Amino acid sequence: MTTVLEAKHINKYFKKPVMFHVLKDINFQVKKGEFASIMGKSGCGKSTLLYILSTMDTDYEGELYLDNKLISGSDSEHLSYMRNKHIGFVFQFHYLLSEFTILENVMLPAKKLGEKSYQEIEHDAMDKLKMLNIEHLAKKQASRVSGGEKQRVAIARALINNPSIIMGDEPTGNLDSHNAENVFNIFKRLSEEEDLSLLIVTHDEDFANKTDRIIQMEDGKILL
Ligand SMILES: Nc1ncnc2c1ncn2[C@@H]1O[C@H](COP(=O)(O)OP(=O)(O)OP(=O)(O)O)[C@@H](O)[C@H]1O
Repeated sequence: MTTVLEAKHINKYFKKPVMFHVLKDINFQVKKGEFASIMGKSGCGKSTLLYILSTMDTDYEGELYLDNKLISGSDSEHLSYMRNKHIGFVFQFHYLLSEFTILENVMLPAKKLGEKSYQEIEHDAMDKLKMLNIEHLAKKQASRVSGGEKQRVAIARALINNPSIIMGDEPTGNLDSHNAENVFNIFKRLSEEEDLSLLIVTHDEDFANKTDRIIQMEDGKILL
């Protein structure tokens, strides 16, 4: 099975206010099409780890591979390109631009990548909205759709560049149980039908129990 993401001997220290060894020799892989969740008590290092895996934090020791390419140690321009092209993000808060339409919001990461024409990007964005059954929202202003719909738009935006992996930091944290289940079902479908990998930090045990694998963290370590 192809490996999409691999962390090797990741160690992270916060140096202030006092030296703190926050991540302790983290090793794991995410395979193509795998739907994995990360769980652990508050403060165990989940968000710190996700920041590193998503290439937003570069101040750590160890090696990180994305699609079998070593990306730790790359310059910020290359990391920004790799992040935009290969990783989709879904956060607890949707971070949509409220003055823009839903369609414009979904198009943004592809415009930033700059590899396709406006028409192609618009077409791709409509495809993603259709995939998530929200194409009727395309022309609506982002401020005028519901919380559950906003999170589905955020997923469409995360998919626009056809990433290898979706990373989520509590993507259902702000949703009621119905909308949380909706998001879970979308992720499950993406993993099963599109062979997309997903790595989702969650406090929701019901959500995690339904994923292919739970990566349990404790005190900066992964429990085996
Ligand atoms: N910039 C920082 N400087 C120093 N310590 C930090 C910094 N950011 C986080 N920490 C500490 O590192 C530890 C891990 O934090 P992290 O946010 O990764 O935990 P978490 O598992 O995601 O928690 P939660 O479930 O509450 O979001 C915590 O003890 C936190 O206080």
